[in-house]
Amino acid sequence: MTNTNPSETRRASIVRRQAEVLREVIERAEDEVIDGGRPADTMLRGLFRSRRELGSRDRRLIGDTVFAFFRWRGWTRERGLDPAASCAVAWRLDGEAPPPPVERFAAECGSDPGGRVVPGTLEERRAALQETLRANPPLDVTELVPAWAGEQLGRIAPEGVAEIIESFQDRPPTWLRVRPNRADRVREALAAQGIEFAEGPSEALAIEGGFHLGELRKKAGRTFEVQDLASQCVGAVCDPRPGEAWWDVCAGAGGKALHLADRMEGQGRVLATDRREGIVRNLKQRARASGMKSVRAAVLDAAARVPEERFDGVLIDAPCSGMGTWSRNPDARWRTDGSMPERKREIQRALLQRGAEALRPGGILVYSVCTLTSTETMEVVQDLLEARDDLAPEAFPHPLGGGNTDGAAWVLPQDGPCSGMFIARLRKESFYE
Ligand SMILES: C[S@@+](CC[C@H](N)C(=O)[O-])C[C@H]1O[C@@H](n2cnc3c(N)ncnc32)[C@H](O)[C@@H]1O
Repeated sequence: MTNTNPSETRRASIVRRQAEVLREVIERAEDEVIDGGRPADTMLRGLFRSRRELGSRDRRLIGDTVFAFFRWRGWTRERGLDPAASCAVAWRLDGEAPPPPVERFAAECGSDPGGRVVPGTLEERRAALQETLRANPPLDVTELVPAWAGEQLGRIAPEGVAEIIESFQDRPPTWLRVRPNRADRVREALAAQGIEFAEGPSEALAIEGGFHLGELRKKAGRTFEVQDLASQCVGAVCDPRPGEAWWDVCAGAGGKALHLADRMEGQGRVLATDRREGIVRNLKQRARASGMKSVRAAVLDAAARVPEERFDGVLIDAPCSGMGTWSRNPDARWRTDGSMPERKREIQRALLQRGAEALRPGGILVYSVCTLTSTETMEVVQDLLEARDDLAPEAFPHPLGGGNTDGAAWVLPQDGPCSGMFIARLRKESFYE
C-alpha cells in the first residue's frame, strides 16, 4: 500500500490542471494573436471572463507565461522550438526557473531543452541559450524583433539598435503621474500600503512590482494618474500656460488631455476629441472623476473636420505602429506587419494638416507617436514642413534632461525605463494671417 500525502496529492492535481490550461491558452495565443492579430492582453481578459474558476494565482501564472512566450519568441518558437519548450525557455531567459505547471507542460511534450536560468545582460542570456540550443546560425539580438523593425531602428539609431532591443526584453515599471501639489498624499498612500516605489523626473513615481490600483485609489483618491513616463514627457513638451485653449486631437482615454489641464492648473480649456465613441465616454467619466471642469470631450473624426475655434496649442498624439510599447506588449511585435508604418503615415499626415489649420497664428503644434520608426516620425514632420511654409520647428529642452533639442526629441525605452516616444514641437508663424 502506498502512503499518499493529501496536500501533495492536491498540489499535484493543481499543477496538472494548470498545465492543461496553459496548453490550451498557448494554442489559442498562436491562433488568435499570431494568426488573428488580437492583442494578447485582450485575449487573456476574454479568457479570464469566461473561466471564472481561474483564481488570481492561475491568472498570474498564465499571464506571465504568455507574455514571456511572446517576449522570447524570436529565439524560441521562430527557431523551431515547440510551444511548450518555448514557454520553459522563456521563463529561464526572464531569469526564473519555470514553475511546475510550465515544467509539466514541457515534459508532457518531451521537448524541454533545459539550460540555465539567466538573469544577466541580454548578451549573457543569448550566450547561455546559444550553448543550450547549439543554434545554427548562431542566435542574434536582432532576431528578437521582426526584420522590418530592425531596419527601421537602424535608421533612427544606427549605433543603438541592440540597446533598444535589449530594453524591449524587460518589463518597465508602472509610472504614476502625481497631480500638482498632491505629492505628499500619494507618497503617504503608497507607504501605508507597503508599495515600494522610486522617484523619477518631474515627481513621476515608478512602481516595479504588482499592486492593487483600486486599493491605492481608495487611500489616495484622484491625486495621481497611471501614465507612462514617456507619455508624461509629451505634456512637458506641450508646456501649456494657464488661460490657454488646447485641442488634444487624438485624446484616446485622455491621459494627455488631463495632463494638459493639470499643467494649466484648471485655468484654461482643453478640447479632447477622438473618433471612437466608447473611448470618449470613458474620457468624460475620467475627467469628471478627477474634478476637471476645463476638459471638454467630443467625438470627432479630425481627418475629416476641424472645430471652428482656433487654438493656442494643438496636440496630435497620432495612431501609429506602436513599436515604442513593445516592452509592455511583447506580442505586438509579432502581429504588426512591416507595411504598418507606411499605412499609418497617411493618417498622421492628414491629422497634422488638420491640426495646423486649427492653430491661431503663433500657436504651438505638438506631434507625438509611441513608435520608433523613421517613417512615422522624422519623415512625417519633414512632409509637413514641405507642405506648409507657415510652420517651423521650435527648440525645447529634452524632457528627461540632456540639453536642448532642435525641435524634436526621442524618449528611448531604456531612458525611463518606459515606452519609446517621438515628440516634435512646431510653431505657426504669426505673420501669415
Ligand atoms: C495613440 S492613441 C491616443 C492615446 C491618447 N492620447 C492617450 O494619451 O491615451 C491614438 C488615438 O487616435 C484616435 N484616432 C485615430 N484616427 C482618428 C481621427 N481621424 N480623428 C480622431 N481621432 C482619431 C484613435 O481612436 C486613438 O484613440
